[in-house]
Amino acid sequence: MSKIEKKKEKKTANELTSLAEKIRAKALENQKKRIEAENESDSESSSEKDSTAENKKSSKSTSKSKGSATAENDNANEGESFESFNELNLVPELIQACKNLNYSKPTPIQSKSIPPALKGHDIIGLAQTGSGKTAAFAIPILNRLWHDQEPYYACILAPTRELAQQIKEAFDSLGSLMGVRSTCIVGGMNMMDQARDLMRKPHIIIATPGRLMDHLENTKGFSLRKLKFLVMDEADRLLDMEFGPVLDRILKIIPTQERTTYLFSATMTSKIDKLQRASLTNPVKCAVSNKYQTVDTLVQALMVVPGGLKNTYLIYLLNESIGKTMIIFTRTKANAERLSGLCNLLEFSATALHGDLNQNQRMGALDLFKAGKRSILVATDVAARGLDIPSVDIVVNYDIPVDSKSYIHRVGRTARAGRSGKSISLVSQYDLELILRIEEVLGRKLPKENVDKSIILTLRDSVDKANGEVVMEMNRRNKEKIARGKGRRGRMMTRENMDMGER
Ligand SMILES: Nc1ncnc2c1ncn2[C@@H]1O[C@H](COP(=O)(O)OP(=O)(O)OP(=O)(O)O)[C@@H](O)[C@H]1O
Repeated sequence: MSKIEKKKEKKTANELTSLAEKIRAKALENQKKRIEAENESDSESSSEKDSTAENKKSSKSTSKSKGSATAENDNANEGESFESFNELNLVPELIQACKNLNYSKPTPIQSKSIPPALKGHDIIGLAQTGSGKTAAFAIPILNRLWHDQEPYYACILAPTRELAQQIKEAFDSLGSLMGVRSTCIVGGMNMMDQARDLMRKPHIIIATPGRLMDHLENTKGFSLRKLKFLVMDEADRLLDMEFGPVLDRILKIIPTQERTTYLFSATMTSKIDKLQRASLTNPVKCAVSNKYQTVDTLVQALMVVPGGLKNTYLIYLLNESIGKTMIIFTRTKANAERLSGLCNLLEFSATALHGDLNQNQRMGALDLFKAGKRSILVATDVAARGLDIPSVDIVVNYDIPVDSKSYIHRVGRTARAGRSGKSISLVSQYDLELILRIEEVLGRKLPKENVDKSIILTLRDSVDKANGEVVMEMNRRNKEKIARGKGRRGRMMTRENMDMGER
């Protein structure tokens, strides 16, 4: 290398270092401002919380008498936790179903929340990803259902269609010896078929909010006036802005009196106004983790990626992880589609899951991955919450999530139910602020993964070339679609298929 070239390279390296320092300093400054702002709003909301909780206590005690535990009373059920499903007065069919599922003892959230739930309390359940929250709310509902078998007994709301389907499967297996009828009501599926299922008077309805509202408004003979249980799984997501309006409409037409409500999630909002939306009555808060906790069996790391090399780093990572099962998260549907194409072109078997696919394609992709016919699932946040696929070894954040909660849920797709797992986040210079924010909520720095740069450099050209081919192919297909006039219709169909706020 000539002296001039060397000098030039040194200058560029220096420029990059000082640029990185500037970016980091800016990120730290922004972070400081944000923490100050958050502290201010926290103290505001906690005083709001105190007064609102007080109001609520007095108004609810006149409308309903269900015990004296409140959301403030975090450990109301302390001392009541149990060690074995046999200790509870559960119906034998349910105990047997737990045995059949190899649930030898309750998980901590089950141990903490099932006793107060069996006593009839509303519950706010907070526990890490993969810790058995589904059974924590399903067991008390099924136990009660055994004693008064009525149609439209419980409704479970979930933010995504795939999660709703998975919850249905959990109810079906836990209720397998009890003759429980359940149905899944989600967007993207035939309304008439669903209306027919609803007319069969199922006990348990598992639904995404938008499609449930459609049926409440349009399906003759279907109402939730006698509903006994309402569950919001991934409650903080359901209570956020996107789902808020449709949820309010649903809540307006289902009973508050005599209804038990459970909110469960691995991350929870502490904003009282949001929780009030769910109109809980003196809920018992069962928390076995803090608001943003990941599990100990999860190893989390970062891979610092220089500009323009993200695809190459990803392929390097796939090369290093051959034989492992992986979910790669992207921020956009186009990125999910492109990366899935890139992986396949380079002979890593992948499939994509995102909201631009129709429901059959989405189910097909998930089935391929679950059955081990594809070792990589490239997904948007549609797959971030709730999905329970025990075989996932590694979660990769190709794009860093903008929301720290989303990070917690994404990495929670691995290391479930006591298993080990790993997450790797690809961090470019533009992601520094996001990653600082995530480290802040996790309460620790994430270690950097060692990489062999010489291998990465040898991969670069072929990865870039393959990526160019995939992009060209995607463009060609898009043009073809538009030429055939399917683009507009396709987009309209996708919109029709989507429920409000649903991913
Ligand atoms: N008592 C138990 N013993 C053993 N395994 C259990 C028990 N309860 C649940 N599981 C299993 O643990 C896994 C994770 O459970 P689940 O999907 O309910 O987690 P989760 O807490 O809802 O996670 P997420 O926050 O990601 O939605 C499931 O495969 C489930 O069958």
